[in-house]
Amino acid sequence: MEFPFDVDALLPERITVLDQHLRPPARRPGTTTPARVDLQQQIMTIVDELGKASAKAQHLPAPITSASRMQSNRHVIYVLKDTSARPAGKGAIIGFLKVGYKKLFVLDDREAHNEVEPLCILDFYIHESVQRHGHGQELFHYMLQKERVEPHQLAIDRPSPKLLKFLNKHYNLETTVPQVNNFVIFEGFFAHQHRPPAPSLRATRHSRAAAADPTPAAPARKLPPKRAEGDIKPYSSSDREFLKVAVEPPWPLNRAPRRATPPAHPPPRSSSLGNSPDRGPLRPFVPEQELLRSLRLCPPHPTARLLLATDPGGSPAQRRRTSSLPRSDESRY
Ligand SMILES: CC(=O)SCCNC(=O)CCNC(=O)[C@H](O)C(C)(C)COP(=O)(O)OP(=O)(O)OC[C@H]1O[C@@H](n2cnc3c(N)ncnc32)[C@H](O)[C@@H]1OP(=O)(O)O
Repeated sequence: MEFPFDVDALLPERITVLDQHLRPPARRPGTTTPARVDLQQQIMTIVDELGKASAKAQHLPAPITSASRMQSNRHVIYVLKDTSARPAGKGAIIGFLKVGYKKLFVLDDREAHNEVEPLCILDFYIHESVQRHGHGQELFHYMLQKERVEPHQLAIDRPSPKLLKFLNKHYNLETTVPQVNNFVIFEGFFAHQHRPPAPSLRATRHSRAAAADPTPAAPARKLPPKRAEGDIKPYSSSDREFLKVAVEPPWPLNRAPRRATPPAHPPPRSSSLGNSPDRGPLRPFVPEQELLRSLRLCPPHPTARLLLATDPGGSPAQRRRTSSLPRSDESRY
């Protein structure tokens, strides 16, 4: 991906690590230094454009990576530059990998809930023209070293089929532990104690270039105490959840139309994957709070008033029925 400014001078190293501050890395000695604010604007442009390209590649309705989302989350983005483009001019960007720690409730192989905070793969993109050239692996490998995690310790936010193949090929990750949320974890996830965030995610003060960053040892982070089964909601917030809200028409238009016939290409489902890697069009969705708010704001229809007046017991009973729905079903509508 090319930009109208000098990417090569902006990102001196082949891989640049950016945190929520999106600070431009130190420039090579001898290069002219434009105003800091201009450099940051350039960094933001790169992140925005990479996010858009990734969304397009994944057929998402909106980018899940952008400068503004980076600034409001403690995520880290690894940006890979094309060093071969250097002599030609302004350089180019090959792709990026976005990771972040998230608190998740995950099921183990005995279907017990566990509260964990693994490093999650949130977004990953290599430019179409250079996919299957080993760049994805280069970036992924660099990230694993930097964050000091093993591949089986990761949770993946709705992996695409390409990413599943990638993980299988390069890291032998194949058998998943079924989940009821959007994250995919692999066999071996529970085999080792999770290690803490590496400094690239903990010390998020500075964007750092690849070469000049020896990674010091990190202290262990305690996992939260295991909760009683009843306290745990069997879902966890995916970074992609906001996409469902973004495409949401107002109630009651948000009800999914009933299909007379099954879809020609049903989303891939396998017993080992649960429903996580479904990357088809996102279903219309109203978060519970959103729905309650709109119901509160909405004056009752005259017929509803009449029904309420004549059937005082109906409403609470209905409420009870609704709230006893399993969470996963509730969130579909
Ligand atoms: C949580 C998430 O981020 S999910 C979203 C993941 N991103 C995408 O799906 C966007 C589109 N895809 C891409 O950007 C890239 O293909 C990536 C990031 C998945 C992988 O990067 P690449 O540079 O292509 O990977 P790399 O060259 O290191 O490894 C190649 C392997 O990845 C897998 N792979 C990559 N592209 C494809 C493809 N089109 N079809 C099938 N498998 C593929 C294969 O296992 C491939 O090995 P093979 O060529 O021997 O079959």
